[in-house]
Amino acid sequence: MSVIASLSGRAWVGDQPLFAPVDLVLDSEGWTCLLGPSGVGKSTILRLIAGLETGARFQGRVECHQPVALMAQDPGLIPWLDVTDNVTLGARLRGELPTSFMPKYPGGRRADPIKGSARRGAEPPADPAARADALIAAVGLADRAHHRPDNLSGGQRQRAALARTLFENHPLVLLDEPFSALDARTRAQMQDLSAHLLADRAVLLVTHDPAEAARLGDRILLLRENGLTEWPAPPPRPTAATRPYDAPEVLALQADLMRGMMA
Ligand SMILES: Nc1ncnc2c1ncn2[C@@H]1O[C@H](COP(=O)(O)OP(=O)(O)OP(=O)(O)O)[C@@H](O)[C@H]1O
Repeated sequence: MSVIASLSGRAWVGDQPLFAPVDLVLDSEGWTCLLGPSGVGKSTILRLIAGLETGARFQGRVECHQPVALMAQDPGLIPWLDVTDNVTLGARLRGELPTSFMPKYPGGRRADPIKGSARRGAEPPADPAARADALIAAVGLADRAHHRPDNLSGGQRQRAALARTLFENHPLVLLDEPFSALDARTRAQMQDLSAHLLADRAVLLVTHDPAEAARLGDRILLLRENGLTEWPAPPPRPTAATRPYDAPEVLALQADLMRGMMA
């Protein structure tokens, strides 16, 4: 397995240290969960890897040579576009789909179909429009496909943003609390769907939730003010699936992580 991205360095907000020196290396496959208390710099790390502005001063080195898909904490949906147009926004901007709301980009290229499928066992549709429809259905928004964001609940907006992120066919996917607005049942379903659809990608998932890390993490990292520590390797995860939420070893890992976060 090769390295897809790395970050090494420390950060300050104003004069205040944000995090002590961290060394983070991401492999080209698997889910890395970044757990930690609020305000410790998890989103900052994600934004640094994505090459975006942060409010922090960073001293160090970030390497990332692959296209990145980022789902930020704020779903960031375009308010005047419906769910389908939001999900396919990237494809429209690249000229892979016709658009009525902006000019076609002349240098656009066709997207590769995502590997995996919105429905287990089904072949992924190659056509971007059909692929978007399948993803919107998979996140449970088929009946909201033509609704604008202000007609959606917070959890529905988050699911639309998840579909938009899953629609992009990038090797590295950064997810910042992607399931935080969802009820427990929908959250588990979206975790399952994401594990399935992103099975062959590198994923860095920021979460506050030890149960989520225990279900999804191939590696689990704890970020605290004094730096980053790697949790002992969790039990193997089934291919393209989450660990069962009620398995004794998953519940034990969740409890261990909670103890680690409280320490
Ligand atoms: N744009 C900004 N300008 C100034 N300070 C910022 C900005 N964005 C974040 N910060 C500060 O940087 C610190 C780290 O923020 P960050 O969002 O990375 O933390 P986090 O661990 O992801 O928190 P949470 O779990 O609450 O989302 C916080 O103290 C925050 O107030």
